[in-house]
Amino acid sequence: MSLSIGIVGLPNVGKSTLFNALTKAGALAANYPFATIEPNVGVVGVPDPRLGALGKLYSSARLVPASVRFTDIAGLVKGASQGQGLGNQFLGHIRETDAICQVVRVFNDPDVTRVEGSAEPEGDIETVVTELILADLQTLEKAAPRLAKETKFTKDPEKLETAAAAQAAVAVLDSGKTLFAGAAGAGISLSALRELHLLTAKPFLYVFNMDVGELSDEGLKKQLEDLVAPAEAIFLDAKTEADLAELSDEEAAELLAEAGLGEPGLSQLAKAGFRALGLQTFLTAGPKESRAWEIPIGATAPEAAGVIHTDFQKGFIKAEIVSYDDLMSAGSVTAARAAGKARIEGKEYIMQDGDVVEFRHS
Ligand SMILES: Nc1ncnc2c1ncn2[C@@H]1O[C@H](COP(=O)(O)OP(=O)(O)OP(=O)(O)O)[C@@H](O)[C@H]1O
Ligand SMILES: [Mg+2]
Repeated sequence: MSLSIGIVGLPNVGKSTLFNALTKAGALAANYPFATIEPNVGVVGVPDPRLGALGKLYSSARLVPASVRFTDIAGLVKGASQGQGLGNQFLGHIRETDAICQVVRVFNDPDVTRVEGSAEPEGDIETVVTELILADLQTLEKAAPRLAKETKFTKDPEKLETAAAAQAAVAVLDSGKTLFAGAAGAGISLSALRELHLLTAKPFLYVFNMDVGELSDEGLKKQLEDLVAPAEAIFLDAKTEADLAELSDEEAAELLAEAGLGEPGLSQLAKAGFRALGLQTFLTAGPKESRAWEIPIGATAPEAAGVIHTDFQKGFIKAEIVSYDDLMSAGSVTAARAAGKARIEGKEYIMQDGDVVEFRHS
């Protein structure tokens, strides 16, 4: 159940460059589960330095990171919902993703053609969002007769709520707002709309694809960040990311330092996706593998056990938990136990990011 993110944007803004960097990064790190399910879907490991350290401590044979699935689609243009450009026929590919990531061009290269009418990030963002809103309106229009039929003779509260939410959603979208931004204000519960797989109901992230030199322009970044807040903004140069993906870890670190960059943009993107969906990581470790697992923030210990195996949840007895930081400062589980840092937790325990866990189950 990896987190999935759909990539959207105008044509020629760097979506595929970013996507290729993502999938290559996954392919090159030998221990990362990498898969191309379809040519436009890539699964990449979420970089997590804690995993490598755990693997060393336990002499794990392999490392398995949490993963994020990215879907790349063809660019959207103004009027796509009316069939302009390639139309919005590819939006179907990202209907079932958990979040939407819009790539926005900031880089300047005059040799890369801009689509007509495109120049400023603000207008480009609006063009794409408008097409997504129109696509959702089409989906709702198509669903309306079915919802009306289903609710005519039913008292099923869920069906009735979905139908009512669908009607209210049309009003929000007609006002030019996404459901992500406007549903709460209109009293719509997004969970009632889940079965419709509406695009604008998903959490949004923005990737600003910049020239490498612009990445140190804090003023520009602040401006762009404000443009999309409260959605998260990630700043990267897709071309540099693609280069980084070709390099070994040491060489990549050198290139990052040379360019004055900290964390690779791809790591930031994976982390932002986790945050947008309210996910966090817990860890398991042993000689066979050290592994990062994703769970919703607020999940209990039995729920975390269920991510590994449903039987672990059903037969949950207790969990031995050491926080990653405590484990690392103690140097081993035995030492952590001796220092009183290993806790036995029961069914009520709320998992924390970075918990290193061993479950006991029947
Ligand atoms: N940060 C950058 N700086 C300079 N050039 C870039 C940058 N990112 C991407 N490009 C270039 O922009 C061009 C278009 O990139 P890409 O094919 O990834 O766009 P796209 O959004 O996938 O387009 P489409 O919608 O047509 O599929 C490529 O030539 C690519 O090398
Ligand atoms: Mg492309």
